[in-house]
Amino acid sequence: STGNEVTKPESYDVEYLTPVSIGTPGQVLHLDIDTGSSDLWVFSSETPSNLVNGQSLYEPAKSSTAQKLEGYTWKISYGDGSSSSGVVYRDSVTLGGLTVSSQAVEAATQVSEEFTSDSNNDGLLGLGFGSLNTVQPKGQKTWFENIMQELDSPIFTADLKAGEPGTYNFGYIDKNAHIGNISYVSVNDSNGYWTWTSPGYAIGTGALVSTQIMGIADTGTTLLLLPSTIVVMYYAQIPGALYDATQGAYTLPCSPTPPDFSFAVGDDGQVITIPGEYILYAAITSIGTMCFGGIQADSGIGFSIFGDVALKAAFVVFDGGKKRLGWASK
Ligand SMILES: Cc1nn(C)c(C)c1CC(=O)Nc1ccccn1
Repeated sequence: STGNEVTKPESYDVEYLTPVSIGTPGQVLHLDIDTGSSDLWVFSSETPSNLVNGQSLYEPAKSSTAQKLEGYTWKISYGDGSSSSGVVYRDSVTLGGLTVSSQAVEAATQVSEEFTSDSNNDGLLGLGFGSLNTVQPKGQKTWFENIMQELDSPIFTADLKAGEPGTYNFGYIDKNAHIGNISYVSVNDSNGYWTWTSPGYAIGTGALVSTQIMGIADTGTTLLLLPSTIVVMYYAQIPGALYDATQGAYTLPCSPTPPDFSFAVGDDGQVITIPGEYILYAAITSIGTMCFGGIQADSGIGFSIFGDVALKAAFVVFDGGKKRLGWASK
Protein backbone atom coordinates (compact mmCIF):
# COMPACT_ATOMS: atom_id res chain seq x y z
CA SER A 1 0.00 0.00 0.00
CA THR A 2 0.91 3.68 -0.32
CA GLY A 3 -0.49 6.91 1.13
CA ASN A 4 -0.04 10.64 1.17
CA GLU A 5 -1.20 13.56 3.25
CA VAL A 6 -1.02 17.33 2.98
CA THR A 7 0.83 19.21 5.71
CA LYS A 8 0.24 22.91 6.33
CA PRO A 9 2.66 25.48 7.73
CA GLU A 10 1.75 27.61 10.73
CA SER A 11 2.75 31.26 10.52
CA TYR A 12 6.44 31.82 9.67
CA ASP A 13 6.64 28.08 8.93
CA VAL A 14 7.42 27.49 12.62
CA GLU A 15 5.79 24.07 12.32
CA TYR A 16 3.75 22.02 9.89
CA LEU A 17 0.43 20.47 10.96
CA THR A 18 -1.04 17.32 9.42
CA PRO A 19 -4.57 15.85 9.90
CA VAL A 20 -4.53 12.46 11.65
CA SER A 21 -7.65 10.41 12.45
CA ILE A 22 -7.65 8.60 15.82
CA GLY A 23 -10.25 6.13 17.14
CA THR A 24 -13.65 4.87 16.00
CA PRO A 25 -15.42 6.90 14.77
CA GLY A 26 -12.38 8.89 13.67
CA GLN A 27 -11.43 11.92 15.72
CA VAL A 28 -9.33 14.23 13.49
CA LEU A 29 -6.48 16.02 15.25
CA HIS A 30 -3.82 18.17 13.59
CA LEU A 31 -0.42 16.86 14.63
CA ASP A 32 3.16 18.03 14.20
CA ILE A 33 4.90 15.19 12.38
CA ASP A 34 8.30 15.07 14.02
CA THR A 35 11.19 12.95 12.71
CA GLY A 36 13.19 14.17 15.74
CA SER A 37 11.14 12.25 18.31
CA SER A 38 9.26 8.97 18.60
CA ASP A 39 6.17 9.52 20.76
CA LEU A 40 2.68 9.98 19.34
CA TRP A 41 1.09 12.18 21.99
CA VAL A 42 -2.12 14.22 21.89
CA PHE A 43 -4.11 16.77 23.82
CA SER A 44 -6.95 14.74 25.32
CA SER A 45 -10.00 14.67 27.57
CA GLU A 46 -7.45 13.95 30.29
CA THR A 47 -5.53 17.21 29.76
CA PRO A 48 -6.43 19.66 32.54
CA SER A 49 -8.68 22.30 30.99
CA ASN A 50 -6.49 25.15 32.26
CA LEU A 51 -3.69 23.77 30.03
CA VAL A 52 -5.93 23.59 26.94
CA ASN A 53 -6.18 26.70 24.76
CA GLY A 54 -8.12 25.90 21.59
CA GLN A 55 -6.57 22.54 20.78
CA SER A 56 -8.74 19.61 19.59
CA LEU A 57 -8.89 16.76 22.11
CA TYR A 58 -8.66 12.98 21.73
CA GLU A 59 -11.49 11.53 23.80
CA PRO A 60 -10.79 7.80 24.32
CA ALA A 61 -14.19 7.38 26.02
CA LYS A 62 -15.83 8.20 22.67
CA SER A 63 -13.77 5.67 20.73
CA SER A 64 -15.13 2.11 20.56
CA THR A 65 -11.64 0.83 19.73
CA ALA A 66 -9.69 2.62 22.50
CA GLN A 67 -8.00 0.35 25.03
CA LYS A 68 -6.28 1.82 28.10
CA LEU A 69 -2.80 0.39 28.78
CA GLU A 70 -3.16 0.27 32.58
CA GLY A 71 -0.04 1.35 34.43
CA TYR A 72 1.67 2.73 31.32
CA THR A 73 2.98 6.30 31.40
CA TRP A 74 5.09 8.58 29.24
CA LYS A 75 7.08 11.75 29.77
CA ILE A 76 9.01 13.67 27.12
CA SER A 77 11.12 16.81 27.11
CA TYR A 78 12.38 18.47 23.96
CA GLY A 79 15.63 20.31 23.38
CA ASP A 80 13.88 23.66 23.36
CA GLY A 81 12.74 23.12 26.96
CA SER A 82 9.16 22.17 26.18
CA SER A 83 7.69 18.99 27.69
CA SER A 84 4.59 16.87 28.16
CA SER A 85 3.55 13.66 29.94
CA GLY A 86 0.56 11.38 30.52
CA VAL A 87 -1.06 7.99 30.13
CA VAL A 88 -1.29 5.53 27.24
CA TYR A 89 -4.07 4.05 25.10
CA ARG A 90 -4.00 1.77 22.14
CA ASP A 91 -6.28 2.82 19.27
CA SER A 92 -6.66 2.98 15.52
CA VAL A 93 -4.60 5.75 13.87
CA THR A 94 -5.03 6.72 10.21
CA LEU A 95 -2.57 9.01 8.38
CA GLY A 96 -2.58 9.52 4.61
CA GLY A 97 -5.29 6.87 4.24
CA LEU A 98 -3.14 4.24 5.96
CA THR A 99 -4.48 2.70 9.19
CA VAL A 100 -2.55 1.17 12.08
CA SER A 101 -5.28 -0.59 14.07
CA SER A 102 -3.32 -0.83 17.29
CA GLN A 103 -1.11 2.24 17.73
CA ALA A 104 0.09 3.52 21.10
CA VAL A 105 -1.65 6.88 21.53
CA GLU A 106 -0.20 8.87 24.41
CA ALA A 107 -2.83 11.06 26.08
CA ALA A 108 -1.40 14.14 27.78
CA THR A 109 -2.22 14.82 31.42
CA GLN A 110 0.46 17.52 31.55
CA VAL A 111 1.84 19.88 28.86
CA SER A 112 4.28 22.80 29.18
CA GLU A 113 3.34 26.40 28.38
CA GLU A 114 4.88 26.22 24.88
CA PHE A 115 2.29 23.61 23.91
CA THR A 116 -0.65 25.27 25.71
CA SER A 117 0.00 28.52 23.83
CA ASP A 118 0.30 26.74 20.44
CA SER A 119 -3.48 26.62 19.83
CA ASN A 120 -3.47 24.87 16.46
CA ASN A 121 -1.10 22.08 17.49
CA ASP A 122 -3.05 19.11 18.91
CA GLY A 123 0.05 16.99 19.55
CA LEU A 124 3.05 15.33 17.96
CA LEU A 125 3.43 12.23 15.79
CA GLY A 126 7.01 11.03 16.13
CA LEU A 127 8.69 9.43 13.13
CA GLY A 128 12.08 8.94 14.76
CA PHE A 129 13.28 5.47 15.72
CA GLY A 130 11.38 3.52 18.37
CA SER A 131 14.39 3.47 20.69
CA LEU A 132 13.56 7.11 21.54
CA ASN A 133 9.98 6.34 22.66
CA THR A 134 9.43 7.36 26.31
CA VAL A 135 6.56 5.00 27.29
CA GLN A 136 7.18 3.03 30.51
CA PRO A 137 7.28 0.16 31.44
CA LYS A 138 7.59 -0.84 27.74
CA GLY A 139 8.64 1.42 24.85
CA GLN A 140 6.19 1.60 21.94
CA LYS A 141 6.71 1.54 18.19
CA THR A 142 6.10 4.61 16.04
CA TRP A 143 3.23 4.76 13.58
CA PHE A 144 5.73 4.32 10.72
CA GLU A 145 7.36 1.27 12.32
CA ASN A 146 3.89 -0.24 12.66
CA ILE A 147 2.80 0.48 9.07
CA MET A 148 6.16 -0.13 7.38
CA GLN A 149 5.70 -3.75 6.38
CA GLU A 150 2.36 -2.94 4.70
CA LEU A 151 3.98 -0.34 2.48
CA ASP A 152 5.10 -1.05 -1.10
CA SER A 153 8.49 0.27 0.00
CA PRO A 154 9.59 0.84 3.64
CA ILE A 155 10.02 4.60 3.21
CA PHE A 156 8.31 7.94 3.71
CA THR A 157 9.15 11.25 2.05
CA ALA A 158 8.90 14.84 3.29
CA ASP A 159 8.21 17.64 0.84
CA LEU A 160 7.83 20.70 3.07
CA LYS A 161 7.42 24.11 1.42
CA ALA A 162 7.98 27.73 2.34
CA GLY A 163 4.70 29.42 3.16
CA GLU A 164 2.50 26.87 1.44
CA PRO A 165 1.20 23.34 2.03
CA GLY A 166 3.56 20.44 1.46
CA THR A 167 3.19 16.67 1.40
CA TYR A 168 4.19 13.55 3.31
CA ASN A 169 4.16 10.42 1.13
CA PHE A 170 4.31 6.87 2.47
CA GLY A 171 5.57 3.80 0.60
CA TYR A 172 6.57 5.44 -2.67
CA ILE A 173 8.65 8.15 -4.28
CA ASP A 174 6.81 10.77 -6.33
CA LYS A 175 9.17 11.40 -9.24
CA ASN A 176 7.32 14.64 -10.03
CA ALA A 177 8.12 16.04 -6.60
CA HIS A 178 11.87 16.41 -7.14
CA ILE A 179 14.33 17.62 -9.75
CA GLY A 180 17.39 15.53 -10.67
CA ASN A 181 18.85 12.62 -8.76
CA ILE A 182 18.15 11.66 -5.19
CA SER A 183 21.47 11.32 -3.37
CA TYR A 184 21.42 8.79 -0.56
CA VAL A 185 23.50 8.94 2.60
CA SER A 186 23.73 6.39 5.38
CA VAL A 187 21.90 6.97 8.66
CA ASN A 188 23.27 6.09 12.09
CA ASP A 189 20.16 5.33 14.15
CA SER A 190 22.09 4.44 17.31
CA ASN A 191 20.82 7.58 19.10
CA GLY A 192 17.29 7.10 17.75
CA TYR A 193 17.49 10.06 15.34
CA TRP A 194 17.84 10.18 11.54
CA THR A 195 21.51 11.05 11.98
CA TRP A 196 23.69 11.65 8.90
CA THR A 197 26.84 13.56 7.96
CA SER A 198 27.03 16.31 5.36
CA PRO A 199 30.51 16.62 3.79
CA GLY A 200 30.43 20.41 3.48
CA TYR A 201 28.75 23.74 2.93
CA ALA A 202 28.86 26.91 0.85
CA ILE A 203 27.76 30.46 1.60
CA GLY A 204 26.13 32.40 -1.23
CA THR A 205 28.06 31.85 -4.47
CA GLY A 206 31.21 30.89 -2.53
CA ALA A 207 33.19 27.69 -3.00
CA LEU A 208 32.23 24.54 -1.12
CA VAL A 209 34.01 24.22 2.22
CA SER A 210 34.79 20.55 2.89
CA THR A 211 34.01 19.78 6.50
CA GLN A 212 31.91 17.08 8.15
CA ILE A 213 28.63 18.25 9.63
CA MET A 214 26.96 15.51 11.70
CA GLY A 215 23.30 16.22 12.29
CA ILE A 216 19.74 14.97 12.34
CA ALA A 217 16.96 15.43 9.77
CA ASP A 218 14.25 16.85 12.02
CA THR A 219 10.84 17.94 10.66
CA GLY A 220 9.80 18.98 14.20
CA THR A 221 12.47 21.69 14.54
CA THR A 222 11.90 25.01 12.82
CA LEU A 223 15.43 26.20 12.20
CA LEU A 224 18.76 25.01 10.85
CA LEU A 225 21.11 24.60 13.82
CA LEU A 226 24.77 24.32 12.76
CA PRO A 227 28.25 24.42 14.32
CA SER A 228 28.98 27.90 15.64
CA THR A 229 32.04 28.31 13.37
CA ILE A 230 29.85 27.98 10.28
CA VAL A 231 27.12 30.22 11.70
CA VAL A 232 29.64 32.98 12.46
CA MET A 233 30.97 32.71 8.88
CA TYR A 234 27.46 33.00 7.45
CA TYR A 235 26.39 36.09 9.38
CA ALA A 236 29.80 37.72 8.82
CA GLN A 237 28.75 38.05 5.15
CA ILE A 238 25.73 40.16 6.11
CA PRO A 239 26.16 43.87 6.93
CA GLY A 240 24.28 44.66 10.12
CA ALA A 241 23.84 41.05 11.25
CA LEU A 242 24.66 40.54 14.91
CA TYR A 243 24.35 38.17 17.81
CA ASP A 244 21.56 39.57 19.97
CA ALA A 245 22.37 38.47 23.54
CA THR A 246 18.85 39.36 24.66
CA GLN A 247 17.32 37.01 22.11
CA GLY A 248 20.21 34.53 22.51
CA ALA A 249 20.24 34.36 18.73
CA TYR A 250 21.67 35.85 15.58
CA THR A 251 19.58 38.58 14.00
CA LEU A 252 19.94 40.25 10.63
CA PRO A 253 18.40 43.12 8.68
CA CYS A 254 15.02 42.07 7.23
CA SER A 255 16.24 43.43 3.89
CA PRO A 256 18.02 42.99 1.57
CA THR A 257 17.69 39.25 1.06
CA PRO A 258 20.63 37.48 2.76
CA PRO A 259 22.97 35.05 0.98
CA ASP A 260 21.83 31.53 0.13
CA PHE A 261 23.22 28.67 2.22
CA SER A 262 24.10 25.33 0.62
CA PHE A 263 24.98 21.98 2.16
CA ALA A 264 26.52 19.01 0.39
CA VAL A 265 24.96 15.55 0.37
CA GLY A 266 26.85 12.35 -0.43
CA ASP A 267 29.99 11.96 -2.54
CA ASP A 268 28.30 12.62 -5.89
CA GLY A 269 28.54 16.39 -5.58
CA GLN A 270 24.86 16.82 -4.74
CA VAL A 271 24.19 20.14 -3.05
CA ILE A 272 20.98 21.47 -1.49
CA THR A 273 20.69 25.25 -1.69
CA ILE A 274 18.54 27.12 0.83
CA PRO A 275 17.36 30.42 -0.70
CA GLY A 276 18.40 33.42 1.39
CA GLU A 277 14.78 34.40 2.01
CA TYR A 278 14.26 31.19 4.00
CA ILE A 279 16.76 32.58 6.53
CA LEU A 280 14.52 35.57 7.38
CA TYR A 281 12.14 34.92 10.28
CA ALA A 282 9.93 37.21 12.32
CA ALA A 283 10.93 40.84 12.71
CA ILE A 284 12.08 41.34 16.29
CA THR A 285 11.93 45.11 16.45
CA SER A 286 8.65 46.96 16.40
CA ILE A 287 10.04 49.09 13.58
CA GLY A 288 10.62 45.76 11.77
CA THR A 289 14.14 46.37 10.57
CA MET A 290 15.89 43.42 12.26
CA CYS A 291 14.75 39.81 11.74
CA PHE A 292 15.35 36.58 13.63
CA GLY A 293 17.85 34.40 11.73
CA GLY A 294 16.80 30.99 10.34
CA ILE A 295 20.32 29.64 10.88
CA GLN A 296 21.44 29.43 14.53
CA ALA A 297 24.22 27.67 16.45
CA ASP A 298 23.85 24.07 17.64
CA SER A 299 25.90 24.83 20.77
CA GLY A 300 25.30 22.40 23.63
CA ILE A 301 23.20 19.96 21.60
CA GLY A 302 25.99 17.61 20.52
CA PHE A 303 24.86 17.46 16.89
CA SER A 304 23.48 19.77 14.21
CA ILE A 305 19.78 19.90 13.36
CA PHE A 306 18.60 20.06 9.76
CA GLY A 307 15.17 21.44 10.65
CA ASP A 308 12.44 22.89 8.46
CA VAL A 309 14.64 25.73 7.10
CA ALA A 310 16.79 23.06 5.43
CA LEU A 311 14.08 20.47 4.74
CA LYS A 312 11.79 22.88 2.87
CA ALA A 313 14.55 23.40 0.29
CA ALA A 314 14.63 19.67 -0.51
CA PHE A 315 12.70 16.51 -1.27
CA VAL A 316 13.76 14.12 1.49
CA VAL A 317 13.42 10.31 1.55
CA PHE A 318 13.41 8.70 5.00
CA ASP A 319 14.29 5.07 4.18
CA GLY A 320 13.43 2.87 7.17
CA GLY A 321 14.35 -0.29 5.28
CA LYS A 322 17.91 0.61 4.35
CA LYS A 323 18.39 3.15 7.21
CA ARG A 324 19.38 5.92 4.84
CA LEU A 325 18.28 9.42 3.85
CA GLY A 326 17.77 10.59 0.28
CA TRP A 327 18.09 14.26 -0.63
CA ALA A 328 17.05 15.92 -3.89
CA SER A 329 16.45 19.47 -5.07
CA LYS A 330 12.95 20.48 -6.16
C1 LIG B 1 17.45 19.08 20.42
C2 LIG B 1 17.26 20.55 20.45
N1 LIG B 1 18.01 21.38 21.20
N2 LIG B 1 17.55 22.61 20.96
C3 LIG B 1 18.15 23.78 21.59
C4 LIG B 1 16.51 22.59 20.10
C5 LIG B 1 15.74 23.75 19.59
C6 LIG B 1 16.31 21.28 19.75
C7 LIG B 1 15.29 20.76 18.83
C8 LIG B 1 13.93 20.69 19.51
O1 LIG B 1 13.79 20.97 20.70
N3 LIG B 1 12.95 20.29 18.69
C9 LIG B 1 11.63 20.12 19.06
C10 LIG B 1 10.98 20.90 20.00
C11 LIG B 1 9.66 20.64 20.29
C12 LIG B 1 8.99 19.62 19.63
C13 LIG B 1 9.69 18.89 18.69
N4 LIG B 1 10.98 19.14 18.41
